[in-house]
Amino acid sequence: MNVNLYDGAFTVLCAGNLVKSQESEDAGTKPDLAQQSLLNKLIRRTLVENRNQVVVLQADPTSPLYSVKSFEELRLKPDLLRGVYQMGFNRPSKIQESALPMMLAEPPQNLIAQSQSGTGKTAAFSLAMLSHVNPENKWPQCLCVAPTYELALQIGQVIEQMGKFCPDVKLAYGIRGNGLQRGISLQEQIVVGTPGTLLDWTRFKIIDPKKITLFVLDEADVMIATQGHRDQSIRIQRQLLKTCQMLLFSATFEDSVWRFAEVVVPDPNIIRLKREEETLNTIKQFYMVCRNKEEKFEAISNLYGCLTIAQAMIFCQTRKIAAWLCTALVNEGHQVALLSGELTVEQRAAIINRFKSGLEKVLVTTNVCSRGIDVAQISLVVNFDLPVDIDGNADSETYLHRIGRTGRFGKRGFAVNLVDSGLLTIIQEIETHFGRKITKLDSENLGEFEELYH
Ligand SMILES: Nc1ncnc2c1ncn2[C@@H]1O[C@H](COP(=O)(O)OP(=O)(O)OP(=O)(O)O)[C@@H](O)[C@H]1O
Repeated sequence: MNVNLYDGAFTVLCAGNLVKSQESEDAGTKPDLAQQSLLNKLIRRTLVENRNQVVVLQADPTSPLYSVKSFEELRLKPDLLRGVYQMGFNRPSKIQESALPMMLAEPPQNLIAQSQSGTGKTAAFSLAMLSHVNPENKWPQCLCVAPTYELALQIGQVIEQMGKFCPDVKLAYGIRGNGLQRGISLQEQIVVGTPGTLLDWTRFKIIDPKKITLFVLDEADVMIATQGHRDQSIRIQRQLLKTCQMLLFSATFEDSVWRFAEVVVPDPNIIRLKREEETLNTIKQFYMVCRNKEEKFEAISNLYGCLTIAQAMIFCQTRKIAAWLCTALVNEGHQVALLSGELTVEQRAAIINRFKSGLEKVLVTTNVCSRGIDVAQISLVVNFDLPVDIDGNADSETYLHRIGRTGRFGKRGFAVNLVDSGLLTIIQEIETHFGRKITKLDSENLGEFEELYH
């Protein structure tokens, strides 16, 4: 596998790679989807478990439905199979079982696939592209569009790794700063890049769109959230031949994604793997009434022994409170990590990875920052502030996201809510919403909680 970044590309990449979130992390702020997605990729080393059934809707319901339980069944080129095994993949993931046979079918089939981040989509289409190319043909045959150049690079790395034993297959990055002269024709068979650059490259005939036989659009949900990307992607797609195979991937599937997908992928097969529901079934919930942040801090200090038995996450509503709490805990001699939106994506990934590997037991964070973080060993979540929406009502969905991280895979989990005395109605709202009791804790029965927790 050979990679061509062209002159100066890395300088540009590094300069733009660590872009700070300009967004405030206070209540009501929407997370930056591309950053979140990159963060997820940087902290993930294994597949995300999912016990839901894959749902397959075929374009032609009369054709037989194939699914594979092993990579051998796909009859891949031996060099490619070797690369797959070297990545430590023993068998296809749940979504790959159905998606791979469809992606590798003859005649080619179009596919729209949706499953949450970490279920093996990138690996699947990387394999499809590597399997698809004819290395003897020295021109681009597979075009893969991603929302940002950081995400394009992540995909490229998977292709490089998987194609390690395919020396004749070459990869080029179509990303900003990777400027090529008009009139130059690329020789690499696989091109991964962002919509703007790839559109320019097709227009300037650096890539001949009529010779593209496999088109992949990754992270459709992130793509349409970025101004201009939706239209650029469609303009690239329109230059391709009708016979070109089209694949589209997304982690979520709102109506807007679906409408976009239907434009980009004609006559599609559809594969969906529903996200595993977070539940409160195995989580014991408590609350403590506190008059101010100092009392909340005191409550955390009293509970500290419990926080560090396994691992704990403490959620604050704003960055400012998170930073204050972290400093106060450190001043008391505790070792805690702070995950804050002021950090670059890579710095955040480093903190999460340290936490995941157990180097820190307690992670203080805000909501925006921590979406999607999946740490199996968290057994206690503390809501330093209860999640509320802009109108000040209980935000039950966020509550579930936060505390649903504990008590996974049959383990027991605990949640402690620190409630401002004036906000007791929010606890009642949450109790009613989920139909689960939230037990009051005070200094008198803290011992009982500790016993239960141990
Ligand atoms: N068949 C497999 N066996 C074992 N590990 C796998 C398999 N397929 C993918 N993985 C690994 O699981 C992790 C998630 O895979 P991948 O990145 O392909 O998922 P994704 O759905 O594309 O998620 P994202 O959109 O966040 O990248 C990666 O570390 C990848 O190397």
